[in-house]
Amino acid sequence: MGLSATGIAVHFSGVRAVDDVSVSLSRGEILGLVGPNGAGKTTMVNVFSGFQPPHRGAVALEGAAVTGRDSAWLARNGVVRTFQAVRLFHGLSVSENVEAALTSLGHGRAAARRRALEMLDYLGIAGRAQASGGALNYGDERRVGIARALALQPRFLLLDEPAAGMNVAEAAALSDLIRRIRDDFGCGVLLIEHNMSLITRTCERMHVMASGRTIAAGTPAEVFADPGFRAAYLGLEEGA
Ligand SMILES: Nc1ncnc2c1ncn2[C@@H]1O[C@H](COP(=O)(O)OP(=O)(O)OP(=O)(O)O)[C@@H](O)[C@H]1O
Repeated sequence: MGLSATGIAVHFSGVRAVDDVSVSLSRGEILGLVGPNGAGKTTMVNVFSGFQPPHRGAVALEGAAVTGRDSAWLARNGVVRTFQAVRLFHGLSVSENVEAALTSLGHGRAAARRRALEMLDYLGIAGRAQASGGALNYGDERRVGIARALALQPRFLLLDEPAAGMNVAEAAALSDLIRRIRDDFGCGVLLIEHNMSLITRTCERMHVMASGRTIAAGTPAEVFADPGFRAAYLGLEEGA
């Protein structure tokens, strides 16, 4: 059950972005999706969230086949993702930016406004609700991206490098926030992240990719002990 992808392959004119990868995410767990640049992490999130149909393989949501469903359908059914670049509409207020995520999926304006303010309050940025989407600092902009996703009441929340560009203190606060979101919303969280200390601080399980393939998966302790991971990802010889 949960959200699962089995035997996924995606290629772009000869580049095997993802090659036979299987990943699953349960409600209530935080899974770190890790790997060097170009490993295929964002492509997997695109597949899970309906932004990229897989060329091979299957995606299932709570046991039902959802392969090829589009992003709006998946978002309405609880699979919600954030983007590496938050991309707020600068001509709209912060609150309107969150509301737009809801109204675009068919929610009414009044309910969308209420929900947007609740989420901004949850993330501690209600005071910025009427600010222009273009007037936020980097950290607040990231929080609005998460508010926009949470407003959709995810059962599975896919976060694409939410800590990119953050300093150590901001990243630690984000780690606490992600765990609080998991506890309060009961959702499964998939976290793409390069920073290993943030991964081990935040996640119960890791899935490591390189060059489109899985090279290790398990608890952080299991992965760090895995010879394949150590050789391929850390560049360490076995026994080092
Ligand atoms: N739309 C696309 N068209 C062509 N090639 C693509 C496309 N999207 C991804 N790729 C290629 O597929 C491979 C995997 O990319 P992907 O963005 O999934 O990796 P990633 O692990 O998320 O990397 P990063 O950490 O840099 O974001 C890369 O070689 C990338 O250049």
